[in-house]
Amino acid sequence: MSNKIIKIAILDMYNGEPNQGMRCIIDVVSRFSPVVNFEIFDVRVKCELPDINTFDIYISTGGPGNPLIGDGNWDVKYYAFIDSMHKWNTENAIKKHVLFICHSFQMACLHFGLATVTRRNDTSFGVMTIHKTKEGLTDSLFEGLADPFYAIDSRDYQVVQPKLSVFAKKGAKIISLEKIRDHVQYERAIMAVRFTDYFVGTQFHPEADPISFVSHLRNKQAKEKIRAMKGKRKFRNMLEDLLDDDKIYRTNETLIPNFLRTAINDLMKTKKMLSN
Ligand SMILES: NC(=O)CC[C@H](N)C(=O)O
Repeated sequence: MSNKIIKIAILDMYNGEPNQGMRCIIDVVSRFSPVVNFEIFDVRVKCELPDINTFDIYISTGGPGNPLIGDGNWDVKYYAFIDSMHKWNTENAIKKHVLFICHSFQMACLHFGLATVTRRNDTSFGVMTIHKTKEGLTDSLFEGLADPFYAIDSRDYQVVQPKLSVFAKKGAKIISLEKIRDHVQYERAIMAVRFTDYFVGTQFHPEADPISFVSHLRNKQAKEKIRAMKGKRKFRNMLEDLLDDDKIYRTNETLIPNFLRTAINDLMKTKKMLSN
């Protein structure tokens, strides 16, 4: 029976720093129990990575710092692991499904040579509107989400300047973009990429729930920093957005569940086919 359970590896990229991401990811994944179980790997502190033979689905988390810089150890092993999963998928019928979130998304874009990662002019933090591209409109990851939809963003870096020829060569697709900011002339950053049928990533945090956001704001310093950054009115609007059923709750209930459902269905179908 136990080998029928689908195994999820959560690649913790938080570098030992306190965060809301892990609890939220565990919460969403646990909704799929007992069909799935999960194990956590501390990539940056302990240089841990899962055994590729043991796990079917991988969720690689957000994390602090500059995505262009590792310590020459964990980052090298992490990139080698991504390569091994990619190779696996070209050689095996039962695929490895991977979701890259935020810091991991930036690293994956860099690794596949799809775009440039630069430091933003200012921190992006809060409830943001995310716009689907034409390709995003039909991507299973966003099924059930409006256009635009809402997500929590928390970052200093951005994925920009897509190399469209590399996208075309690899069959990768930009599936969502930042909102248009009329008053500034900055390029719209890439907010999600479908790397392959089995690898997908988001710049924003699809795991975030309103509780995690409010918990973060209980830290007085964090709250003051954000209020100063946004101004009182925008800050209040953001708190109101958190209570709206169609915004952060909707994304939390939809996006990772879509990813997991697609992956689980694919795994069950292929495993059944092979056992017949
Ligand atoms: N939340 C995150 O994963 C942030 C990613 C990255 N460290 C940045 O600041 O852009």
